[in-house]
Amino acid sequence: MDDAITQGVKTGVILLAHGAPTRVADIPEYLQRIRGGTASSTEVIREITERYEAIGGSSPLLEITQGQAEALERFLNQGEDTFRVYIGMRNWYPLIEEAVQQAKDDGMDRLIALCLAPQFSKWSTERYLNSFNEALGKCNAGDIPVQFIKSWPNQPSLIDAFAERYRAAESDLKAKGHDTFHTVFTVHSIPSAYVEEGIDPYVQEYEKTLNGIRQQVPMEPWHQAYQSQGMIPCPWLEPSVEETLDNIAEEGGKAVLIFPVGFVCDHIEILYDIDIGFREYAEQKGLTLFRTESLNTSPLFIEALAGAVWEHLA
Ligand SMILES: C=CC1=C(C)c2cc3[nH]c(cc4nc(cc5[nH]c(cc1n2)c(C)c5CCC(=O)O)C(CCC(=O)O)=C4C)c(C)c3C=C
Ligand SMILES: [Fe+2]
Ligand SMILES: [Fe+2]
Repeated sequence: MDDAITQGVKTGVILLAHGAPTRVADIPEYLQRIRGGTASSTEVIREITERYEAIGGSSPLLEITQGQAEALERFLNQGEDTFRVYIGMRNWYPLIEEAVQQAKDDGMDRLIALCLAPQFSKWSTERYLNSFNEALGKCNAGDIPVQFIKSWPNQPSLIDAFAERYRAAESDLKAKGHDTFHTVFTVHSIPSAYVEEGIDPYVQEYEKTLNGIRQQVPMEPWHQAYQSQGMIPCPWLEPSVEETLDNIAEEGGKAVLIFPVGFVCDHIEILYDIDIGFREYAEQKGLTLFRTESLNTSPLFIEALAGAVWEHLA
């Protein structure tokens, strides 16, 4: 890192994450936070509780995000003490305002906030930005210079990190006798209205990630899908993963590699939606389903986070 950028300046990096409950008892309050204060129905609470129970009763999201923050702080500092990395969750603890307050108490000279979803969307990044701005106000931290990293879908080390995960999965499939397989890229689906109105660039952001990976690791055949359509009754971005699996089965495909590129760590949408839900669905269609390992604390991914921070400071 260029000394002129960091010298004597204490930089607080705040990783903004979704947040997930660590106990099923917290699910009603967690869902209420996601829905901006509106309580969910008993059926929705039961459905989500069953999914958490199926993955062992809690999400590993907090623990993994803490590991990412610790690794990033070590990587950025390289033995110095210039950067502190905090985590702030939008929907669960530690909340974004707790992270901002801690950074203020630690005397950070500037803050840089990075949303742990590489592709910008009004349904994710913009909500994190609003929560971050509210937190600055609540903590009277408005006089600290801040930068917000809105989008980093093709940060070079992020693409390297995903490509590394793909190559590992490809070797595994080939070792298991699957010389040909269908790769299905996924990101979280969102209600399609803002995309159709041209005010949410999420699809283009997704394509930046996907095209960056395909330039590094040629693959055929591949598919672009949207997973985990939510419970709001409205049109969601498609094709869904289920529809994509139907088409692959009809074409006579045998093995499928799900490649989730919108999430950077294991959590319910990976461990339940893919590993349990889509795997069962695929089996019913006569397909064998695999998935790439999540980035979690991959060293290349930590470099990507550091790269995004440096690019914005430089
Ligand atoms: C770009 C879009 C989204 C990302 C990335 C995302 C990540 C993410 N979501 C959860 C857990 C839940 N999300 C839920 C609802 C929900 N999520 C999105 C979009 C993204 N989520 C939308 C549009 C919605 C519906 C609208 C809303 O209710 O606000 C829910 C509630 C249950 C449900 O509707 O499915 C949960 C739980 C995690 C853990 C996560 C990334 C780590
Ligand atoms: Fe979500
Ligand atoms: Fe979801």
